[in-house]
Amino acid sequence: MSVPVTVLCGELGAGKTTLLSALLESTDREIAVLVNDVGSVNVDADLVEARTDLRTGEEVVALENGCICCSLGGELSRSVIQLWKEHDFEYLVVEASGVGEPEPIARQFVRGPAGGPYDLDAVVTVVDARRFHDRFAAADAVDGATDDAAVAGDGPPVRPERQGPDESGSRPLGDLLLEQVEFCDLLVVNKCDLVTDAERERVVGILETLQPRAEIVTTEYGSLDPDALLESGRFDLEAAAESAGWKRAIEADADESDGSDHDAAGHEHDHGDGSHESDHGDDDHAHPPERYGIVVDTYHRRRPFHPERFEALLADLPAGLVRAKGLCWIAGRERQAITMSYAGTATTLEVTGRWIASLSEERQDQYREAQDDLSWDEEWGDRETRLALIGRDLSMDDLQARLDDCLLTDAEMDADWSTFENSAPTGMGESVTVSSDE
Ligand SMILES: Nc1nc2c(ncn2[C@@H]2O[C@H](COP(=O)(O)OP(=O)(O)OP(=O)(O)O)[C@@H](O)[C@H]2O)c(=O)[nH]1
Repeated sequence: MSVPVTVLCGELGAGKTTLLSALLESTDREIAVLVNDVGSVNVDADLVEARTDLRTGEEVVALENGCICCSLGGELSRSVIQLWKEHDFEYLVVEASGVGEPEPIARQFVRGPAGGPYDLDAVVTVVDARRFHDRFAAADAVDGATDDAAVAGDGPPVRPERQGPDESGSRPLGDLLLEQVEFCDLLVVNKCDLVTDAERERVVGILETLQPRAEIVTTEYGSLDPDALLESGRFDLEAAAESAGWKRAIEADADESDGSDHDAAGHEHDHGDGSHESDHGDDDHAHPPERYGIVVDTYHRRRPFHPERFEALLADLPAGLVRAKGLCWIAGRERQAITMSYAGTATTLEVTGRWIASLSEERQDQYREAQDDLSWDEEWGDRETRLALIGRDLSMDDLQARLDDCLLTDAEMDADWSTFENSAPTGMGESVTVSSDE
């Protein structure tokens, strides 16, 4: 019988080890732990060991050589398979490094060699309530406004600070943190002793929007009923991969517009009151919990951004924006489909594919036949910008208008786009980060 596994993620210092120690103390079950710490000193393994009867080298295994996701194919699978062969235990918990992406780890247990002896039960992300609030929910903290009188607070323009491309491939921490939130089954909001009730509720509200599928629990010092963490049977790879709030918003928008209702500039929405008005009628999770002033919107245009104006906007995004993600079309990058990802303080632009319209006619036909719902413009093909925007106490109208100001004007549409100053990435996988952090 395969051994159930829980993967524990969360940013550095969120409280993963504390949660794990509390779990080991509160259950009689034989749990093996795989700890991955950043750097060579496995403080976490020592700590877990000190709190339990398990000994490092036996049931507590420490991956010493860096990050789990960097050594996925090899060390992680080898370690867990060896563990399974040599020891008798009922359950495995993998504490992932604070800088790891959960999806590749989860895939190892579903599709990789570790999928044989193991059965992935849940991916749990621990969130530091205090830090999450300050980073994503405290747009109002700037001017000391009270909980309910939040102000979006457009700060002074900040010069773009580019951080990439980065040889190590590392991305802004906020981006990784939100990926951990967006790909999980259970969100543990820890350190609730460090936030007020109103702040905690706000954090939960934003998390619900970012990740509508996950269950959310709030804790102090990781104190949680072991049953909430073990054998919940929650994990579903496909559902987890599709569950992010931004993905749902984009899909709902694509279903709604279905390529038919935009003009040349693609203005297909009326955002009269700044909210996303939709008549989907189902339990479409793109809709935010209204009580926290959270708004979810989409931005869809079939006209490219001017690279310099777009970059200037990225360096000066409104404080109330929590998350933005999706594909964008930047003039001068006619082949590159560029994914924009904003998480709290910085935006990464990464080439994640090619526009089908930049391929040979023959290949275009093949792709179009295979994807009959692909929205296609006679002149520009599939090139378009389609972003999900998630914010709090934010005027989506203003943001949409500012994005529109970045689109090429009619005169610029006729200009030579290669003459524009352009720092957008060019090669597949290459990325550029623009910081709006002071
Ligand atoms: N105030 C407060 N502190 C906490 C809480 N949970 C954990 N801590 C403290 O936060 C610090 C970090 O906790 P860890 O459990 O080591 O965090 P971690 O996520 O394992 O950290 P990394 O291994 O660095 O990724 C420790 O000093 C804990 O004692 C909590 O609920 N409230």
